[in-house]
Order: sequence, then C-alpha cells, then structure tokens
Amino acid sequence: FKNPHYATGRTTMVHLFEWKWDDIAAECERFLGPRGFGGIQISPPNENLVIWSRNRPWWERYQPMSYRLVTRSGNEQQFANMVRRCNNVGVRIYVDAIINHMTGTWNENVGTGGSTANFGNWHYPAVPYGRNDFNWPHCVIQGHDYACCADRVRNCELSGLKDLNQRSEHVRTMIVNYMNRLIDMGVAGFRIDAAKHMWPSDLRVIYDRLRNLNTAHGFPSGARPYIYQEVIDLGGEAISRNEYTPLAAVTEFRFGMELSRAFTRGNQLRWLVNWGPQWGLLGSGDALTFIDNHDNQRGHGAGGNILTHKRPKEYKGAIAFMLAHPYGKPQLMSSFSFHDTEAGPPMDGSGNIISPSINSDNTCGNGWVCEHRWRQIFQMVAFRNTVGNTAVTNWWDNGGNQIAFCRGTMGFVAFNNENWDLNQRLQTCLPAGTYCDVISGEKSGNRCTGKSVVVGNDGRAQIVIGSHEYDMVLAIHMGHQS
Ligand SMILES: O=C(NCCCOc1c(-c2ccc(O)c(O)c2)oc2cc(O)cc(O)c2c1=O)[C@@H]1CCCN1C(=O)/C=C/c1ccc(O)c(O)c1
Ligand SMILES: [Ca+2]
Repeated sequence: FKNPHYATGRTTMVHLFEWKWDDIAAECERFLGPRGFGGIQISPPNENLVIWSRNRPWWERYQPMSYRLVTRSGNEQQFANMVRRCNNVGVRIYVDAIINHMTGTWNENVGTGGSTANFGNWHYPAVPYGRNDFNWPHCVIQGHDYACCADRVRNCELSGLKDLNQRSEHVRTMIVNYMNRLIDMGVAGFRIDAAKHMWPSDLRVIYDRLRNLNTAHGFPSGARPYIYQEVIDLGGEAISRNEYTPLAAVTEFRFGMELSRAFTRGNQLRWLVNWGPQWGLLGSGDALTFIDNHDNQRGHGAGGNILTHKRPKEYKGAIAFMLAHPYGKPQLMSSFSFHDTEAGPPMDGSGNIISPSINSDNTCGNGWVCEHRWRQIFQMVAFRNTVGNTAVTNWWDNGGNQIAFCRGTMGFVAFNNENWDLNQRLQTCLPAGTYCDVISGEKSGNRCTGKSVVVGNDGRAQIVIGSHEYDMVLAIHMGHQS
C-alpha cells in the first residue's frame, strides 16, 4: 500500500482542491500529462451535506451523506471520464476517502445531493446506515482527549460528526464496496481522512479487502492501491503515527512544519544537510510529504505558521527543496484564493463552482491560484523526474543560509536565503556544457530565457543568486541542456 504506481519516470502528485472533474480531465491533457506530473488528489467524490447556512464552507465536503458519486465537482459519468482521460496521459487519480464519519447534526438551512438523512436518529438511508452502525454510547472528543485517551479519539465524535463503527461488518462492507467501486473505475489509491480517529486493526481489515488496481487502466497485475493515511502527529498525543505505518503510508505533517520554519527568514538552511529521519521524520518510504495542505494553509491546522502561496519567494524555496531532495513522496497543494478561512471555492449565484480560467501566460484566473502552474514549481517536478533515485552528494553551504547539492550526476540545485548575494564557483557534478536554470526561465529553442550556467570539464560552474532576485533558487539538470 506504499507504492503510488506512478507511470514510469513520474514522481509527484498535486492536490487539485475543489476542482471539477471535467476541469481536471482537461488539465491532465493540456498540462499535467505533458509536464510529467504523476498524479492528482481529488476532493471527496461522494455526496456531502450542503451547508447553505455557512455559505458552502470548504469543509462541507468532509460531511458525507452517502457514497453516491454526486458532488459539486460532478457526477459519476464525469468522474469516470476524468479517471480515463487522466490515466490515458499517465496521470493517476487518488481519492480523498472520508470513512471515519458521516455528517454532524444540523437543523438549520442544509441540503444534500439528493439523499435524505435523519441526523438525530443516525439514519442515512442512502447508504444505508442506522444507529447500530455508529459508535455508542454517544460521546464527543474533547481537546484533552488527544493527549490522554486514544480510545476516545477513535470511538467518540470528531467535531460532532457521527462516528462510524468500523468494527461492524455492515460498515466495513459499505466502505469496502465504495472503495472497490472506485478502484474498478481506475483510481490508483486513497487518502484516508482522519485516520487517527479509526483503529489500525479495523483499517487493516478494510485495506486487505480492497481489490487490486484495474489493469485496464495501465496498472501492472497484482498492484495494490496506494494508501496514505492522514495522521496529524506533531508529538505529545496518545496516538502515534507509528501505529499506522505498518499498514500503509502516512501524511508527514512535521515535514511541512520544519521546512516552513527553515525557509522563513532568520533560520539556517545549512541545518538541512541531514534532512530526513534524523529530523524525526518518518522513513522515506512511509512518508507522503507536503509543505501546506487544504487544512493547514488556513492557519488553524497542524504545525503553526506553514508557508503558503501567500509568501511566494519563501514558499517556492521550500517547494524547490522538497522536490530537489530525495526524501518522501511529495504532494503539491493547488488552491483557490481566500480571505475567510471557512470559504469554499469560487462559485456563482446558485452555488455552482466556477472553473479556473487559463491566462495567456499559462497562469490561472477566476480566483484559482494554480500553484502547480508556477514555472518555479512545475520545472522542479521535471527536475525530480530527471534525477530519479540518485543520491544527494557534494553538499556545500556557507555556514548559514546558502546551500547547494548534487543529485548524482543528473542535477544540481543551489539556494540563497541570506540578505547578500551568492556568487561562488561550485561543483555541479554535471558533464561539461551550458545548462538553462529552470527557476529563472526555461529553454526555448537553443537559448535560455533565464540564466544559463556554463559547466567546465571539472564539473564546476559560477553560481550566482542575488539576494534581491525574484527567486532564491537556481537549478540545472540533464533534462535541460541547451
Ligand atoms: O473548527 C473546526 N473544526 C474543529 C477543529 C478541526 O477538527 C477537525 C479535524 C482535525 C483537526 C486536527 C486534528 O489533529 C485532527 O485529528 C482532526 O479533522 C476533520 C476531518 C474531517 O473530515 C472533517 C472535520 O470537520 C474535521 C475537523 O473538524 C471547523 C468547523 C467544522 C470543520 N472545521 C474544520 O476545521 C475542519 C478541519 C478538517 C477537515 C478535513 C480534514 O481532512 C482535516 O484534516 C481537517
Ligand atoms: Ca472514529
């Protein structure tokens, strides 16, 4: 369950948060496929509560009404079309699976995708679930439970959401049927939302009942789904992510917290020389890594002040390091703009999601940030694809906030987060030749639109990153020789 089954030579997934299925299919064909992205995490495709009273908050999609594939992102036919079109261009689909709970209790202005429910009676006829399918006696997780009481964190309600009993055979059957239907439609795996709130022993039973990936969508026979479990564990809680790593991969929240700190002015990049498990991070093969995600980019999630698109230079620096360093399996966040941390995606007067527009410079409009379309980010996806599993060698630093390293003989990257210029002759480990810096530009024809770097026969080159430049990174690799 720890292998994403990316198409050959691909390494990185992007979370297209709140995108519609038709728009994702188009983005696979026009951008993500050609640019070598490995996969997409999509928003929960199952029917959710429609919370008009809170003006359609983003978290309404984390309140399931049923496992019917009907949401604002599209219907079952559009979902199947998206999976087929993305797989056809080598881009995998990973589903955000909400299997810990159903909705909260609402009496004010709420709606659904067509199904009914009686929250007070724990009755969800569209699944169907009844009172016996939920944990009892009824209890709600309190703040101190996270530190003291692992059983309450699993068996009580998270934020008042009806807590399913995954020990029940009926509940297991409903969940497994839902996930197997998606596997048959060609998805490559799942994010397990709120995994910390479910017993590892129950999750193991559910995972083992999942079918192999569908070979008709290009997966090898016997391929098991890629499963990454959302376990927010920054230490100090009764529950440890180590309870979940024997089962499948785990979201490594410390990764984004530590890199955000390292790339925020005033800290020292040189400490990253031993980045990885020596920093208390999970083993590389167990870790789904990211800088920010849909929850903590809004501030109230785990990890304190996480870098986001709102601090572009530092964010791109941290993202570039994530993609340049071999540790973990990285995921990029792709967001919509927001001021209100509760706000859902851009929508029209009747609540339909507005599609991202694509500008002439290939950026997005209509309120969509599309971080994945920023040149400094998608070019580093190509860097990661090119350098493969080569090792970090020839680490150099200035004893402070300037670092550089090679990836085998395939790539070289340098960072300058000092407030003075980097201007050094450094070992790039690359064969002699002239390379385009993929951060400040790209190769067009036989010239570089940004910096070009001349590597001598000794592998060394003059590396210059001014402290006032637009970006703090320089990267060259074998995929980009001019
Ligand atoms: O103040 C809120 N929630 C209480 C604090 C955050 O707690 C939640 C956590 C949570 C937070 C930190 C933890 O250490 C932890 O174990 C769990 O996970 C969720 C997962 C869901 O599928 C649906 C939810 O409503 C939540 C949730 O409320 C607002 C209003 C309701 C939704 N929500 C939210 O803030 C929604 C947050 C949310 C939603 C989806 C997610 O995947 C997620 O990670 C967080
Ligand atoms: Ca639970």
